Amino acid sequence: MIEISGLHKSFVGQDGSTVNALDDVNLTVNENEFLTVLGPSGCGKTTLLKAIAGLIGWDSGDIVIDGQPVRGPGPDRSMVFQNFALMPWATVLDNVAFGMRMRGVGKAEREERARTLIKTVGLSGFETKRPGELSGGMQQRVGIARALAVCPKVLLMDEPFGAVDEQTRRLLQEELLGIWEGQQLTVVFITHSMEEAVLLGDRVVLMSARPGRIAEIVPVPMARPRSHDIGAVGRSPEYVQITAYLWDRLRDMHEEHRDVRAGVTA
Ligand SMILES: Nc1ncnc2c1ncn2[C@@H]1O[C@H](COP(=O)(O)OP(=O)(O)OP(=O)(O)O)[C@@H](O)[C@H]1O
Repeated sequence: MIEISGLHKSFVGQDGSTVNALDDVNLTVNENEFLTVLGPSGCGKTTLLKAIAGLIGWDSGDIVIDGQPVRGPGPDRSMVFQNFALMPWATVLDNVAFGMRMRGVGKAEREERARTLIKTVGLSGFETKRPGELSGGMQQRVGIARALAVCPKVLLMDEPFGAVDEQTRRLLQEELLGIWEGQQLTVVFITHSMEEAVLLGDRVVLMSARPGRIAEIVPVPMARPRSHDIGAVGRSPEYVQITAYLWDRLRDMHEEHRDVRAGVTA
C-alpha cells in the first residue's frame, strides 16, 4: 500500500520564481490496485510519480510504502517513461536485463528472465535488435519488459502510451492489463486520456490545475478482467457514464481555473 500524506513540492524556476507543483496531496493506493491519474497539463502528475519513485525530493509530507518511508529509489518500484528512455546502444535483451545486472543477478538467470519477458510483451525474435530499429510501440514494450524484469511491487507509468498510434495503444493497453491481471502488482498510471483512465483503472484520480491537488477520486466499478476485449469495455453503459462524468468534472475544473486566473489579473 502506498500512503501519501500532506505532500508539498515546489520548484525554483530559472528566473528565480517559485512554482508550486504539488500542494497538500493526500492519497492512498491500495495493494494490487490499478490507479490512473488524470489532470490538466502542468498540474504535477509527473512530479507526483517521480516523488513516489524516489527520484526527486519534496518540501514536506510523507510517502510510505508498506510501512517504509520513501527516501530514494528502491527495488520495489519501477518506472516506465513516455519517451521509453532505453539505452540506444544496447540490444533489446541487454535493455531488459539492465536492472537485473545492476542488482547483481547472474548472466544466465537474467538472460533467461529477460527472454521470458520479451516473449510476454510479444517481442520474441527481436532480442538482438537495438531500439532505433524498433517502432515506438515496440520500444515501449521493451520499456515495460525492462520495468517488470526487477519484479517490482509497484509499477509507475508516466503516460507510457502517449507517443504511439491509436491501434498500438489499444494493443499495449490490453497487454498491460493482461500482465497486471496475472501477477501481484500495484500500478500508478498517468494519462492525458479520459478514455484510457477509465478503461484501465480501478479508480481515476483527478488532479486540479496548478498547484496540483487531488480534486476527486472516481471509482470505476466495471468488471475485471478487461484485457480480453478492451473495445467491448469501451462500449459498455458504465464506461459511457463514467467518461461523461469525468468530462463534466474536467470542464468544471477548467472553468474554475479560468475564473480564478481572471480574478487574479482583473
Ligand atoms: N525541474 C523543474 N524545475 C522547475 N519547474 C519544474 C520542474 N519540473 C516540473 N516543474 C514545474 O512543475 C509543474 C508540474 O510539472 P509536471 O511535469 O509534474 O506536470 P504534469 O502534470 O506531469 O504535466 P504534463 O501533463 O504536461 O506532463 C509545472 O509547472 C512544471 O513547469
